[in-house]
Amino acid sequence: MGSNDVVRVGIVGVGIMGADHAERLARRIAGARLVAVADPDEGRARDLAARFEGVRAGADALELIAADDVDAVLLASPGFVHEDQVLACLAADKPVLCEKPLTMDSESSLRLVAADREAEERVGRRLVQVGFMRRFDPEYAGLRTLLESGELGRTLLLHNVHRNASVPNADFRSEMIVRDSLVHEVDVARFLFGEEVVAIQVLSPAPTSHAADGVIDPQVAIFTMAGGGIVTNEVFVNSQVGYEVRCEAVAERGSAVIGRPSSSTYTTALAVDGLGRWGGEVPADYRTRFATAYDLEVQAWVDSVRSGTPVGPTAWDGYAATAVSTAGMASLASGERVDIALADPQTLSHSASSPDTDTSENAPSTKEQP
Ligand SMILES: NC(=O)C1=CN([C@@H]2O[C@H](COP(=O)(O)OP(=O)(O)OC[C@H]3O[C@@H](n4cnc5c(N)ncnc54)[C@H](O)[C@@H]3O)[C@@H](O)[C@H]2O)C=CC1
Ligand SMILES: O=C1[C@@H](O)[C@H](O)[C@@H](O)[C@H](O)[C@H]1O
Repeated sequence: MGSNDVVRVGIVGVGIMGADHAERLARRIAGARLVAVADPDEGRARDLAARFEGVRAGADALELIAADDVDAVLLASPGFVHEDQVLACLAADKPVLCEKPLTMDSESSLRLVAADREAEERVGRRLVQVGFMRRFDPEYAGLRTLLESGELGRTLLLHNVHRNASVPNADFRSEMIVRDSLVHEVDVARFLFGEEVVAIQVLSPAPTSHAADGVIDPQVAIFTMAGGGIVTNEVFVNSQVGYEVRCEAVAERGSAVIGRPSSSTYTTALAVDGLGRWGGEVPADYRTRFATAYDLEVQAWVDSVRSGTPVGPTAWDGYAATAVSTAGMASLASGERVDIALADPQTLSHSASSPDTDTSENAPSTKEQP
């Protein structure tokens, strides 16, 4: 693919995120053309394709991935099918932007790290980018630049809040809060500290009455970073209010917060009860809050496909995050702190050694990220 060629993209999975990515690829991303969508719910795929010109729809993901007129694949299917679909992309030597989580557990994610490495040896570039879009969010990117500048001194703590108004259905069990929601905070912690998470403890406060029966919501997770820093995380997926994602970094000479309503959104309003109210709007969900981040993420991916220089979160980042989620699910069950031992990136075998020796890819591959 030359740097002037238009990237022909296929989307696999056209639920909430697949449809959102289709809109951006078809209307806002330069240098790309959406050519095909696939979903076992073929009617849904057809309805989406009909919104654009020249996009075909099918039910078979593997057929789309193998198609000659598809240069690159955006996977927005559920996490439990990511492993097979990413492997199919790698077998076809096609770049793939895989939505988070990379896979459902650390073993399968590690297999993808190895497969991407083999692909790199074959085609000269890694092919997998993982959809941790917060790295592309201007606020998170700005916070990282501030922390890296050293202006505030060494980073000591992060405090994260992650709330969804509600989750789609009763299938969203307690484990999903760790694997699908908290996984973003895992990536944020690695991104902002530039270190691995070495231990996790997940606490189970009394659940809200709005959670499905037996679901532990909210949850509070505590990460220990390789250098001893601590990250506290509240994840609450039935808050009833809206999408709230905040992060405060505490460093030796100051602190910085992102995700607060800015003063430009300050408004007053007369409410139905006749009383004045103040405040900005709380976004309904991630598609609003992170719209710019998704645009920048997908544009960077398309640019990287054209230039041949990969960017963004790697398969290793996906694996490292999944390893923390896997430990987090064990902690959720036991209430105990669980240590995390990442594989040795040199041999790709599990090692008991601490992953904090950052002389290699073992360190979070965040330094060169946007
Ligand atoms: N980066 C972010 O902020 C977000 C990422 N996600 C991730 O995006 C992915 C999709 O999530 P949603 O769109 O919310 O799910 P969804 O449930 O709305 O849509 C999933 C779609 O995949 C289809 N599907 C099921 N099996 C499939 C298969 N074998 N091959 C292809 N398609 C298949 C379903 O029919 C459905 O249309 C997940 O990995 C999720 O974690 C979801 C929400 C936000
Ligand atoms: O990735 C996401 C969803 O899968 C997850 O379910 C939500 O809790 C997150 O806020 C969203 O960003």
